Amino acid sequence: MTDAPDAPDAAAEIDVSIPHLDDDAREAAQERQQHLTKPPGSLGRLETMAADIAAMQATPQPAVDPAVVATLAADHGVASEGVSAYPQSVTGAMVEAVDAGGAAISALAAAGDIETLVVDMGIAGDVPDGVIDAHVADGTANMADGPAMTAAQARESIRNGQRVVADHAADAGIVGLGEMGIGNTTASAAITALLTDRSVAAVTGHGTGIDEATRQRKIETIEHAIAVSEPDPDDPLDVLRCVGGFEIGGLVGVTLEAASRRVPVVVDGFIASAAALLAVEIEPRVADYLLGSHASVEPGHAAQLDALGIKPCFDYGMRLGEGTGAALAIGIYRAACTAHTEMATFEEAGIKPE
Ligand SMILES: Cc1cc2ncn([C@H]3O[C@H](COP(=O)(O)O)[C@@H](O)[C@H]3O)c2cc1C
Ligand SMILES: O=C(O)c1cccnc1
Repeated sequence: MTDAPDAPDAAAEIDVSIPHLDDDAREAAQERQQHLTKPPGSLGRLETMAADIAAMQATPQPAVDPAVVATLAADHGVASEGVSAYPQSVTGAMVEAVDAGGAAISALAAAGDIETLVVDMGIAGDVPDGVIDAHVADGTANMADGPAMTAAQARESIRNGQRVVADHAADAGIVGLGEMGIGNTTASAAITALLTDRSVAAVTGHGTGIDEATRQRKIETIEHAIAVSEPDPDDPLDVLRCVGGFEIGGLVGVTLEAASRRVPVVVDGFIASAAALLAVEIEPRVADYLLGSHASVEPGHAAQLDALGIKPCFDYGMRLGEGTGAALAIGIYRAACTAHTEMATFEEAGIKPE
């Protein structure tokens, strides 16, 4: 296959095969739940979560451990348009903080007994030794001037993300999507507008905390970028090429590879959800392996979750990223699986329910 730099041929070019959900495992899990020492259905969504994960993992005994959150980082050329409250240099600095164990995701993952992977997908600058190298380039080009990356880089970012799972999370019970990249809510809003058919204004929020005038400039920047590169909304690789980011492409790859291995994927906030939208465009069956985490403050998140067909587990007013919502949600999914597998049945407890 040739690598035509400006005409990506979408889904067919990414090598992925997603297994069907295992309906027998789901039914076995649901049957077990009828016998556990509680009124049927009384654990509410925890019961559905356990049965869903059973179908994904093809076992009536679902389990999330070892649990992993992968935080993929990259720089964005569009940061030079002043669309974030922080300078581009914060991406690399925060990666050092994650590597040193001092970031929010480090603390929440430690609290939740979750392994973290920190991945360089395209940081402009020095990267600490402990960071996994999946570097595509030193940040994307400024999407306001033309495509953010080449078609070859779009594919490379996805493949590198697939490799992160194959090489570092092959035995994971669950994977959470995390990211770091100043300017990446701009890329994500552009992707979301294109893939959910919403206006740019409707899905563009305050990101790291920009004021309303800056948000207006962010909207204009995205509209201009879309007008300049004219991404084909029906071609996810073209959308990634024109307005995406290397960590977003990497998260597409993580999602595809995890789903292909029957590993449930916990989608985090606005950026992770933009990546999930692209992954589902590439291979719709991937949607079967997605699990919700929190409801982000970003206004476009609800439209993303709607398009993905997943529900948030909680709404704590979070708007950070890094995989922080996914880390908290993994605790809930773990609890759902543990209740499912560890609770006694009425028979075992010697209780006669009738
Ligand atoms: C210190 C700091 C830590 C972060 N951790 C995640 N983000 C989040 O904010 C950025 C996206 O917002 P925007 O598009 O407005 O730049 C991403 O790095 C995202 O992961 C952070 C941002 C900052 C400043
Ligand atoms: O929803 C998110 O994940 C988010 C929102 C703002 C900034 N960074 C991430």
